[in-house]
Amino acid sequence: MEKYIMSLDQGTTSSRAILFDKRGNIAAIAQEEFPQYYPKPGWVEHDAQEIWYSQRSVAEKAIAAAGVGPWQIEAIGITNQRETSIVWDKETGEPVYHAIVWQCRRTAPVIDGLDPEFCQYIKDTTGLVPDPYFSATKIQWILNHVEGARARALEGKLLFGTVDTWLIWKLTGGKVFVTDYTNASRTMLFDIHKLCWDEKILDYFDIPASMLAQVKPSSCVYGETLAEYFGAPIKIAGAAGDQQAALFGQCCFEPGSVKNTYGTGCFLLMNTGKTPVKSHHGLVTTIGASCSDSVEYALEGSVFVAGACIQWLRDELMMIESSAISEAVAREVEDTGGVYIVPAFTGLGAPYWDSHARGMAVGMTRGTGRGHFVRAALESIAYQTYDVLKAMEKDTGSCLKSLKVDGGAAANSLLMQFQADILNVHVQKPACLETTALGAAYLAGLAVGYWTDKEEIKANWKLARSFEPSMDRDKAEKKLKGWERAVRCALVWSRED
Ligand SMILES: Nc1ncnc2c1ncn2[C@@H]1O[C@H](COP(=O)(O)OP(=O)(O)O)[C@@H](O)[C@H]1O
Ligand SMILES: O=P(O)(O)OC[C@H](O)CO
Repeated sequence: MEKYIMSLDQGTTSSRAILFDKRGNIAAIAQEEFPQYYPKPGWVEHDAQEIWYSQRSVAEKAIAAAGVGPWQIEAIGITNQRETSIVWDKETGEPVYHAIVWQCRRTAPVIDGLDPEFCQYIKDTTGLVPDPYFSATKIQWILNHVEGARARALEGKLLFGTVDTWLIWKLTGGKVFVTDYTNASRTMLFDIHKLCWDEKILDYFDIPASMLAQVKPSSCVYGETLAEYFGAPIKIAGAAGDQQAALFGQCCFEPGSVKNTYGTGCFLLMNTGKTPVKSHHGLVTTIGASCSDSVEYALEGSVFVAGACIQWLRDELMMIESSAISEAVAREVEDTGGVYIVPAFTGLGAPYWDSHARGMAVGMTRGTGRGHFVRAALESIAYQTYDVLKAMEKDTGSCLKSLKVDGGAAANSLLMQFQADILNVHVQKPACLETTALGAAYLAGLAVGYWTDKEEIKANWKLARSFEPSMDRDKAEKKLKGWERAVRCALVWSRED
């Protein structure tokens, strides 16, 4: 009887469950979008219970779609949107506030007020650039603004978790309170060198250590699901932040290997092995997923808005009916006609780190139409990737020849071709674009012996299509100059407010 690994991929806009077989093929998949809440400009929230219900529901649907029994699922691997912060009551299991999402900018004033010496301490200890993006100031905000929360936290009655911790806690009926190294490294509270929560940072943000989960490797058995959920207990044996899971799922096991994931945001990660590489060009140092007890590190360029810009065209501007149609609409025109969109809807992440920057569209003329606008939105994704990739090359002294890609927007061939042209590298798209979920499956499967080692996993990676650079370099450079000017506009706009 064939056995499977089930991945629970809890993303920013949807929850997914996927059953993988030994060859890394998808046996069944279920996906549900869930509501996004924008209570004020720049604020983004989720309902943690809606996250849980949607995740549980897709897991049940995927198992049913595969027509398998729970005993055929050897283990569950969890991967999640990172940094998003949930605080809940230990006794009742009720969240005390909505989950504050990684994109949320509400704590920008706290970050603006940090003194430079402490900022340096945060960088040295956590590897991160102080920013509202990370969990620390989100937890502090909840404790400061929810009535009674600080007192209850001090009495040890509240727990904090990123989404992995929340889901594992729910799946085990409140028995297991853990996170993994990759997720811990995104909180801005974790010492990535000593591998422990940092007391000085906790004190500064006034966060009681009793709220924090035990930190474990990404590949190990954390516990079992309650039997009532899937008909029998299933081991939970892998957990990793979605970007680190994608790096693992792309088999970027060797130092120097790089992937870029095009989802809501865009995240370029390079495996740097046992060495944490410090960035001097606006990237962050983070912990990578590994299947041993000792950690590996990665260098990351985090772009906040990528596919989300295409969703914005769909949902807010109603310019396109679906994200997928963006490719056909962009192909209606030869180029953007000089239009640039800088989708700084939630500020700009790497390498600019400006929480106050806001979206900008420039270069429009009376002849600008839908095709130009959609094309400019797609191109903005490739330009943002160019910015972080150049920063990575400067930090590591490397010159990238090829780039492995994945994520929802990697399905867009116009975007992938433009990416190859702008970067002047080979863009390699694997057969399985669900690399994030696959990475979590690999981590769980390795922990329970479903796969024996990384070599076995590597054999599963298959190239679907390679995009070769074909644009004249002068033309590409000219386009890049335009992008630089457009970004300058977005930055100046915020500074003059
Ligand atoms: N063909 C496409 N062209 C451009 N963008 C796309 C396409 N398909 C999906 N997207 C974008 O990709 C994102 C979804 O990708 P996904 O990897 O599921 O993201 P996440 O895990 O962040 O929820 C959405 O923002 C969507 O707009
Ligand atoms: O949900 P995604 O795939 O856009 O990923 C979000 C990132 O984890 C944020 O750091």
